[in-house]
Amino acid sequence: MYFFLFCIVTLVLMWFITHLHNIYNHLKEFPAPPIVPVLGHVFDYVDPKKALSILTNNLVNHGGVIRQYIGPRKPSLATANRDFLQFLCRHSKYIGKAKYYRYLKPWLGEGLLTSDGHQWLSRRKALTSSFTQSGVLRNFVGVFEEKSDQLIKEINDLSSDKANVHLIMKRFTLDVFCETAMRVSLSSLANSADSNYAISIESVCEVIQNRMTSFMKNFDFFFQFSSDCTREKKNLAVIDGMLHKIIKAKHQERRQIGNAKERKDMLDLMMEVDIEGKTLSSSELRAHVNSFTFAGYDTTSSAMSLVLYEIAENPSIQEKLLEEQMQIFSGKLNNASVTYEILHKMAYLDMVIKETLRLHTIVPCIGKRATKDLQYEGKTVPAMLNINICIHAFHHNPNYFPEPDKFNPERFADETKIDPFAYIPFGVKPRQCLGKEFAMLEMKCALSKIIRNFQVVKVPDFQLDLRPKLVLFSANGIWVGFKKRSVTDENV
Ligand code: HEM
Repeated sequence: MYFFLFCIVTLVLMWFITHLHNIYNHLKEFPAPPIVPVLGHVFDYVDPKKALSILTNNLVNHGGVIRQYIGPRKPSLATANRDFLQFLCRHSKYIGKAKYYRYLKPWLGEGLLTSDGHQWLSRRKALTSSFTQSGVLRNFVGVFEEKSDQLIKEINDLSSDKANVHLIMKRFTLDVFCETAMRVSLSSLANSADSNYAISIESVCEVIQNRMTSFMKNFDFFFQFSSDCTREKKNLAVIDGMLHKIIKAKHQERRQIGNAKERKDMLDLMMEVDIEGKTLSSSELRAHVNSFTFAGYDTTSSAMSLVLYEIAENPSIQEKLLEEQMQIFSGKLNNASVTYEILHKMAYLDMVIKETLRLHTIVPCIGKRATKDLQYEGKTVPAMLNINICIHAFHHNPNYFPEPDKFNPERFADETKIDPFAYIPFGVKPRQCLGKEFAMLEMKCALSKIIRNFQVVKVPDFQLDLRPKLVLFSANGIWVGFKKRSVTDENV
């Protein structure tokens, strides 16, 4: 018995040592910035304000694919090289998610964002085809508009002439999401007080962020004894409880009226999905709704807030946006309603959003790993090694975007000049964001209304304090001022 155990432990150890040896050997084929013994590149990432620019410089100065050592953690590769990215996309069959996505699993289960292989592929195909059906997004525009009107009212009622718009936008995006995904009226905007659901989502996101940055909580063993683990469990119970009730009610509704509903929400569409002759189970539905919430809530709210910040900083760009709105709505600014077609006419707003997503890359890095050794330009990319695709560094690489720190929407005037392997705010194929079109329409609807109703102005002395987490955030909020446009604007 002991001999048998000894053999198993020895075999596991041998496998582990060979595996690490293989990784370290192959990694040497890639360049690396100067390495401090034992600590590796830890000092590059100590100051979160500088971490992204240091990583970007390292990548640009060393050819775009480098090895990284963060203390005793397993080493990884980082990239901001479009050829290498194209190579990874070509081999997508052998590319899975980086290991740290497991921090999301207690919440997102085997949803789209966290699953891999056949399970991911079959669900992605089914969900993509139901979300790209004509009319689905068109139907959501009504909700975007209704919630944008509430947003305008909230800004109108502000007691101060300036606001941390990120907080307002978070409530707006969550309201939009709950209404479009489940037809649940959270009304966190109107009530201003956050619901338990919203508070729980915020709290779970915080725990996930803490795990990303803490060495000890990185290990499941230590995490389970932490207060964060208790907090996560408590809040997941709230989220699950709410979704459970909604899904049960939906099942009942479908038993009564079948598929005959005119205005379908995301959950209706998910319930109609047919994967190899089966529908999604209740726990799968919860995993997908949670994945959509996580993927769409903080990202869209940060993006919209940063657009407002940039147009406050750049009044001439804001003027041009207003002109476009006046042209589209023939001078009738304040109360005109939008449609799916009208939102597609807002070409300059589209350019401003795209440039904001470049300059302030909302998802700064995504993580992949190869499931087998791959050959790239005579070097081996070892299996099971995390590969950090540093989207921020792609977007700030002067070889792809000259004067990368300048806010210049004109870069997007001719989309054919944009390299699809260098501009990747919504991730890379085949795992590109499923909510891209949804997010663009939602942002355009709200921003168009804000621009038509208010002049967005800079708050003196306010400077963004941007830090990379799963989603880019500003530690001191995102502050802008609002001045109501006079009624005469309608007659300009
Ligand atoms: C400005 C807003 C948004 C940005 C910048 C953004 C960005 C991204 C990025 C970079 C990824 C790839 C993640 C990875 O590979 O690890 C992704 C995936 C995803 N996003 Fe978004 N996203 C946004 C809004 C949304 C919205 C509104 C939704 C849902 C309604 C959504 C749903 C998803 C889903 C389901 C995935 C996983 C796709 C898959 O793995 O098959 N996103 N997003």
